[in-house]
Amino acid sequence: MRPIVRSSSLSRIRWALRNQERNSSTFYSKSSKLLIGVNQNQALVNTNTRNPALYSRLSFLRGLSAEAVEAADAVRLTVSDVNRTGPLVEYERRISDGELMTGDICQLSALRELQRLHDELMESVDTCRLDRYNTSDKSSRSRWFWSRLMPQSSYSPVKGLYLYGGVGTGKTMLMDLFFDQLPCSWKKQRIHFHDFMLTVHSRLQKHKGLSDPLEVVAQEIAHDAILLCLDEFMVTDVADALILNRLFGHLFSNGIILVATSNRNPDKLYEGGLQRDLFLPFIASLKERNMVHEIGSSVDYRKLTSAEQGFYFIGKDLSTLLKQKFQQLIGDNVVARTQVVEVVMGRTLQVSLGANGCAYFSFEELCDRPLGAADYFGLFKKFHTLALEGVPVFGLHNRTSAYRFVTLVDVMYENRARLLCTAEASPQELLEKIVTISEAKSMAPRTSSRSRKNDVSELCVDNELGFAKDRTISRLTEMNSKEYLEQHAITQNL
Ligand SMILES: Nc1ncnc2c1ncn2[C@@H]1O[C@H](COP(=O)(O)OP(=O)(O)OP(=O)(O)O)[C@@H](O)[C@H]1O
Repeated sequence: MRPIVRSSSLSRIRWALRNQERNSSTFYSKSSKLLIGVNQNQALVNTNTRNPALYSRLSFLRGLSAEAVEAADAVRLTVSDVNRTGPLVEYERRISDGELMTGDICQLSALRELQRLHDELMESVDTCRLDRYNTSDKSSRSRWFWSRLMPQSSYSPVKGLYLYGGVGTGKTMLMDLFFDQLPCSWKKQRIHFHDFMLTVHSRLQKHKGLSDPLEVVAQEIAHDAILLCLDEFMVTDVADALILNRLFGHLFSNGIILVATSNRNPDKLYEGGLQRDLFLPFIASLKERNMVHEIGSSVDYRKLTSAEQGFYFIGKDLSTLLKQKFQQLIGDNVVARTQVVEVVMGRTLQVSLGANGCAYFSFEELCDRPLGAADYFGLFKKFHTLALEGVPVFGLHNRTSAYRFVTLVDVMYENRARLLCTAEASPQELLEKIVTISEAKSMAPRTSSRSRKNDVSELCVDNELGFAKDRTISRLTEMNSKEYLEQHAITQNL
């Protein structure tokens, strides 16, 4: 292979490769540093440059480890390597632009799964009926062939991905990155699982009286989105548990491809829930239609962002302080008033103090009454900031409020809303007494009989809450971080 033009960037290699296609004899130079040569649609890249950014870039493009790239004298790149698009390349770009930290190996292996799915989807746009505007003969012909091949249903030939693992490990960030890299013209939707189920229930209501309303709802969903990205898949509600199998049966048979993130291994979904035996077939079909990948990392990236405890006030009787902060936020001369927020299915929620996108609630008003995710979603469609007074320590006596608080934090985080609150203790201490069954078992023998009696009587042993605990603590921490709060210009008022 002959030497080629001096080049110091990957875009130069891309340019050289493309032009070489047109005129194979054009490029060569004796002073090459990065590019050793281009020949027959391949570029040979010099890796003796001691350039870590280059190693990282090449490792992404070729799917090699950075060490393997560093150890080699040169790496061969093809036109398709340098033209590669998708989550891997975008992730690497964000790292080199300083938007992301260099992720751990587990993030990378999850990304490879997402890249694989990206590439498969790109190749199967027509068969999967992904492009909203593609009504060409070619696509209708391939649809016709496809329907001849599979006359009973139109299951997608591409399997989805169920990505699960610990809190703050970057699952949502990775899924969003994947989602954003796919064309806007595709039938794709990215939605929080809570929000998705609320839409399903409200559509079911609309089609009440039909022989199989779930089938119609599934068709409606598939009409809008073939690729369905669901963030934070979790099942805590018996009403959801009982319809999921039939709902997803219809969704999958309408060609829907699922990408989901979750804290739970699919086998542990709805663990200990009422009538779980009726839920088990759903787990089987989830595993059949999706690749399951565990992001086996324990790095909580939320904890790596710099924390600033500016809006989380610990102590009792801090109501005056919180009201002052709230007044500062809405503006000194503004009077907060009662407002009514519309929730789904004709329901409303009363906000006793609200102004300029900020709402004030006591903990009892918001988490000690029969409210749920729908009410919270309605609230944060209208308000970007919540001042919440008096969050208590949770235990057996207020388990239901704990469930609502966990949901509230999830919905706030999903809506990037801001929280000012007064609480009895730090996020960690608030949820300390909530444990999973296995945590409770491992605690018992270590405690002395006297202290065990005290501790155990206060412990709230609840698997769903126990698993949600880490997520809530991690999110409350991030919601108080400088980075999170800086998203809100209004924060500067405080
Ligand atoms: N490599 C990274 N560099 C910088 N920030 C990151 C990186 N990975 C994740 N983060 C940030 O860490 C925070 C937590 O990430 P994310 O919400 O994606 O985690 P998660 O696994 O979905 O958490 P949970 O299970 O609680 O929903 C986000 O603010 C995200 O932008």
